[in-house]
Amino acid sequence: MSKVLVSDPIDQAGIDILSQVAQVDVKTGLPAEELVRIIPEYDALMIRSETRVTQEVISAGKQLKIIGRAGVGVDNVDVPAATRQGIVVVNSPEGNTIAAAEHAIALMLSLSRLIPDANTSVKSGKWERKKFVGAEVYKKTLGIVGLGKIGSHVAAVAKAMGMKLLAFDPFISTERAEHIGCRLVDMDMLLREADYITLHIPKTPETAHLINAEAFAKMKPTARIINCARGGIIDEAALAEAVKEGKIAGAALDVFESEPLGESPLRDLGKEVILTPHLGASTAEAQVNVAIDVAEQIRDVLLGLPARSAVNIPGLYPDVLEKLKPYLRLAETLGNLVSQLAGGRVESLNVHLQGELASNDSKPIVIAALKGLLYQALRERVNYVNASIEAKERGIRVIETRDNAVRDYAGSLHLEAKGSLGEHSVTGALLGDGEIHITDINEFPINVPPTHHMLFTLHRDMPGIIGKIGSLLGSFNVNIASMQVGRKIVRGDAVMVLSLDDPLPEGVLAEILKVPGIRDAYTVTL
Ligand SMILES: NC(=O)c1ccc[n+]([C@@H]2O[C@H](COP(=O)([O-])OP(=O)(O)OC[C@H]3O[C@@H](n4cnc5c(N)ncnc54)[C@H](O)[C@@H]3O)[C@@H](O)[C@H]2O)c1
Ligand SMILES: O=C(O)CC[C@@H](O)C(=O)O
Repeated sequence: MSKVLVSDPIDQAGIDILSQVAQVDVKTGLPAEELVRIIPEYDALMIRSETRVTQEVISAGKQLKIIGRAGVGVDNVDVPAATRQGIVVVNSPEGNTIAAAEHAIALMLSLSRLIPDANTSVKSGKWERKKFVGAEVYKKTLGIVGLGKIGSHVAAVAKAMGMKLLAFDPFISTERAEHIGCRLVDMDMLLREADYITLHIPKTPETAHLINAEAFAKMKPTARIINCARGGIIDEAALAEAVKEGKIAGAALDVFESEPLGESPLRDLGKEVILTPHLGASTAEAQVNVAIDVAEQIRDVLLGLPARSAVNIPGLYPDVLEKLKPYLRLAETLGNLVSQLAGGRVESLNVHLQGELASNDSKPIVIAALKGLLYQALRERVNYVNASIEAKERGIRVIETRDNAVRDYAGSLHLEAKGSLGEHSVTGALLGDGEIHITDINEFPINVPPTHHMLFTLHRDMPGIIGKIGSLLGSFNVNIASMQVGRKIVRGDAVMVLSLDDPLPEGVLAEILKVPGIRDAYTVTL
């Protein structure tokens, strides 16, 4: 039975799903070295934001097939290391969207009405009404940095509260922003015009310290900033200075450069600063959503099914995947076949998609072809996650071409491998019942289904040659299941494709190559 380690607190709904297919061990708060020590026994790891899945953890996780992050941000996972090791990383892109958006709104209103300090004051026995005079958000300008899932929901709620909306997001269109009710502006204008600024972007090299001393200098002295996205997008030292010097009116942070927050000048600031301990996703509803979403994906991957929200393989909606699945099998088979025909090192792979295949997202098809191509070299170590990286590291150049015209089949795939031992090509298609057929080998037309053991020859089309190969195989007790010849012109060059019941015994290929008229011969195992 598979084993899953849950190393952060996860809702029971997720544990129940995992328990259907695996032994689930919940061990939270593990020191880093303890995680490295125990991870080799696990097939899957499920985390939230506390566990740091470092390169060391991943290298030790020899059996790991999947890392599930019950939330959005995967910045606590070394995704490139997982990808190199062929481990799928999945998240829950939408499970906590509403929770995070509502936390940002809650912080904005709390900042405006000084609620946390007013609450503390009353609870300490005081009644200080003059001290806690706030500001309204109605008709104020909210600048939203990042108009993705959370930013868009914040926009909808803020609009309903009568706020004017500006947004900065270089990756969304003006039309989309307008549809959400936001005016798309540059960052400079957003900083200068907003009364409230809320951040909803990932932490990347571009967004690290995006809000720094220079940015605070551009903001209104009455401006307040909220960060419910990721620590490190705001330069915390510069923020503390800006608040102390009155350059801005306040800030509310849910996320920090280092978590848990240690010694920090932010702790010493007054009622104009609110700090929460990364609570954006902490609602009962969001925790059930993300736990179910990620546990289902771990369960599926452990059962050999694809994950719906993998961050390190092309995202495929289940209906698209269902449609593409037979073509993925075709691409993988042809990749494996062409690599065995090529024999040596492949330097480039041309992937030509024809007919209905050409109108699909080609990325998964190309990855499947590369997975097949690298199978001989890497065996089970190559999978959909690492096939592209492995190909890149081997210097294999991938060229994609496509032609929408429907020819003999609704869709077909042609792979051409150029390498150290020359060029080889194969074409394949799916029949109506989904059966794979090889329809072309090195431009010789054939029509055979792939089988486990195959023999391909290139020979001169002349009387007696087929009989000679048949007798030769018979003399070595190799049974031929089927045989087909493909040729372009009579008595020119031809290919022979034989399906064999058994693998060719050692030395037989050399005997075949001695038969007069045989130019080349290849054994293939699919
Ligand atoms: N505090 C929490 O507990 C909590 C909970 C959920 C999500 N989050 C964080 O919130 C953030 C947003 O999540 P989401 O689900 O809305 O993500 P999303 O991917 O839907 O949206 C992110 C948006 O940021 C934009 N963006 C990227 N780089 C940008 C840049 N340099 N400048 C401006 N815009 C940029 C993208 O175009 C996208 O529209 C993430 O960092 C996520 O990890 C935090
Ligand atoms: O796990 C959490 O509580 C935080 C999740 C949040 O930061 C996210 O990116 O989804």
